[in-house]
Amino acid sequence: MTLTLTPHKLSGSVTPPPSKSQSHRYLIAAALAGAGSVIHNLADSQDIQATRHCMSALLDAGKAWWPLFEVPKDMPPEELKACQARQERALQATGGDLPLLFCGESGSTLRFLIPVALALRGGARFWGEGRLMERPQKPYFDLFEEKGVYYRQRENILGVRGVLAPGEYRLPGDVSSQFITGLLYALPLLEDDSKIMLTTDLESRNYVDMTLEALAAFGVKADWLEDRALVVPGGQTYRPAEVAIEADWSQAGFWYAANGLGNEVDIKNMNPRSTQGDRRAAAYYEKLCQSGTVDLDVSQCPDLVPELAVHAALRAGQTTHIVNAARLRMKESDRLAAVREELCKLGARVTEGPDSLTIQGVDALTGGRVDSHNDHRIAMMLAVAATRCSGPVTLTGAESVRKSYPNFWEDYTALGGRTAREEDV
Ligand SMILES: O=C(O)C1=C[C@@H](OP(=O)(O)O)[C@@H](O)[C@H](O)C1
Ligand SMILES: C=C(OP(=O)(O)O)C(=O)O
Repeated sequence: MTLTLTPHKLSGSVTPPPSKSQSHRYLIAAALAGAGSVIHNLADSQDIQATRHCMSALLDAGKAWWPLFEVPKDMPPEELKACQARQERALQATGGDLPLLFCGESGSTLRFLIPVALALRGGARFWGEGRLMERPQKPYFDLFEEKGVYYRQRENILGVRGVLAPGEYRLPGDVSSQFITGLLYALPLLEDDSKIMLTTDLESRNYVDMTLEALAAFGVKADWLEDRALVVPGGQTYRPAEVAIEADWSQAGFWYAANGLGNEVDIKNMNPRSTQGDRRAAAYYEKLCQSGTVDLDVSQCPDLVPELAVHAALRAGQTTHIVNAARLRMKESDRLAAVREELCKLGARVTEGPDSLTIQGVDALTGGRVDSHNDHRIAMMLAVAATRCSGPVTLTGAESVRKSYPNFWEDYTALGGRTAREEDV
């Protein structure tokens, strides 16, 4: 979908959608607990739908899902046939008898459920779209080599098969915290105790703490032993619980950024004491509202980068360094490159380092044609930028917001944002 955004000030109030990270976590725990849980305010984004689908396919083999091959409309028939044959071969080669789980583009779904599928069903095949299957899985693959778990990736399908045995799991903490979360869900189901040992410092630590909080809510124990070690007692059962999901701090960050650009958005229903690491959005916003050079360490809150960058882009005459951001290259897009490329198209001054961005604030942005890189957070960043551009912004790939904030465009227009589909212009 292509939208033309006509610059206009935003004002009014908004409640950001339910937290994506909490929704994944409570949904998985509730499914593992069997009937009887109540989850208030569950998100309904594409990523959460993927986790819902995967859990029901894992727990109820009768609900098998078969993929629809999405192909360009104008693909010649021979090419279409060859493409379908390749997918069929990949489906067989990755374990024809294993449950097939559709993860869409959700890294959380895939990485949380790989160990869960091993523990529950001795394995599964995971179907990914977009960039998902190019995102790193090495920490799992290294563990699987060591522990004799079989894995194979063909095309966009990853098959894993084997026994997840209790014991010591050693993995790096600086690739993605999602591997640790996945193990934390599965290891309590094994007959004996396990330990997770981190071989590097942990980035995105709050996400692991959110996992521990979710496990505790469903009666499952796991805890830090020391800075780089977690203990996970075996032989546990998930118990039904009633939980409520908070508003999402990562998404609230876009509205904070909008305010930094002179809009007047009243952001409602945020929990300032949340375990969501992205509650840093409020403190980082304060820092960016002061003058002088600002350094922002995003090792614990990678998802905030696009919104911090757009706010920084308009700190006229001031410099902002966004540092410790290497893992941003492994998200739905290479987010460091995408932020630089798209903001620069609108007249921002952004340079890229291997794990950082340096932004020299300007006093105005121009309009222009920009692209989301099929990345929800880049689309939302550009929508915020458009409120302060001197001319219209035409955004391709605007539908990518469905991954985490399906009502984003409704909220944006309710606040006074002006959008028109390109064909309507
Ligand atoms: O556990 C989670 O819910 C998430 C962890 C983070 O990933 P990394 O640990 O890979 O940084 C974050 O970027 C992602 O959007 C959600
Ligand atoms: C990277 C993200 O999510 P995931 O890793 O779950 O795909 C995100 O929401 O920005």
